[in-house]
Amino acid sequence: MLELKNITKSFGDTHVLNGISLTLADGQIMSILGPSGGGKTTLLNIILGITDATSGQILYNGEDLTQVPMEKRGFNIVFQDYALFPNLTAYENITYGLRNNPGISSEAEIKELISLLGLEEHLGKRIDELSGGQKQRVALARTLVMKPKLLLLDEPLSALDGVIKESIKAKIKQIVDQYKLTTIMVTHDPEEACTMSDRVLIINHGKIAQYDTPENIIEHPASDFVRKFILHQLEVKRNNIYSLFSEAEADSQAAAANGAPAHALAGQEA
Ligand SMILES: Nc1ncnc2c1ncn2[C@@H]1O[C@H](COP(=O)(O)OP(=O)(O)OP(=O)(O)O)[C@@H](O)[C@H]1O
Repeated sequence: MLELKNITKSFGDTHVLNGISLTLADGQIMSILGPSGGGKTTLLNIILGITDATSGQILYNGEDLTQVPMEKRGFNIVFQDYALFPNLTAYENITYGLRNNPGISSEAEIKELISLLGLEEHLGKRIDELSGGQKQRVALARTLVMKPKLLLLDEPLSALDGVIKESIKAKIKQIVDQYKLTTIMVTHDPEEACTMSDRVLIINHGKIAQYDTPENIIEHPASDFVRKFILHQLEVKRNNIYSLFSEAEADSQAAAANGAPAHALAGQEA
């Protein structure tokens, strides 16, 4: 279990985080959501260990990690820009961390992960020969072969769209389930946060606006801010989709009334 106790962070006179306390059970996914500049990345960096908290404690399974350096925490991050080595192949990137730590993952485990992420045919390619989604999967594989106790993801899906985004979302969920990985993800997208996570942490001006299950946040928003920030965005999305589908439905009803095959007007394949 990860436990944050009253974490605060100031950069000089700027108070970025204020009294962040929460627990996250093993194998769960938590998303951190909130307006720009609210402190999401700062909190992720404090958990990872690249930024020190001004005060407060970080515990993992009861052990106080607050003063433990990043490399000894056993946590690992996939950065937003993937931070892959451009002069190495996909495979060399994936296994890079194992050069100094052989044995963390066996050959069979590396193969399984590569297959789970559908990377077999890309292993020999250089990074600049890969698409955004393929780079993302390489970055994920490179982090996962190190078997982190805690997986941190900084906006893992922000550079992706459409089908690729949905497929990587599904892969992340599958891997988290399979490896029982405790995962923390920063995102700007309430839909992503609510559909992928067991818990959603909403931070506003450095304070917890709500920390709860997606269902509770949607059904019982803790404040007007949460209602406006989360529910409003989700409702706009839902209404857009409903109106798109009802327009398509109206088109096909009109087509049917005129005797034309519905799919001809709706632009669908038979
Ligand atoms: N190293 C730093 N020195 C000074 N101020 C910083 C530093 N890092 C972050 N900040 C400030 O802390 C605040 C929170 O930044 P942070 O990156 O954590 O926000 P965020 O919620 O992740 O924002 P975004 O959604 O835009 O990525 C911002 O006002 C930022 O300017």
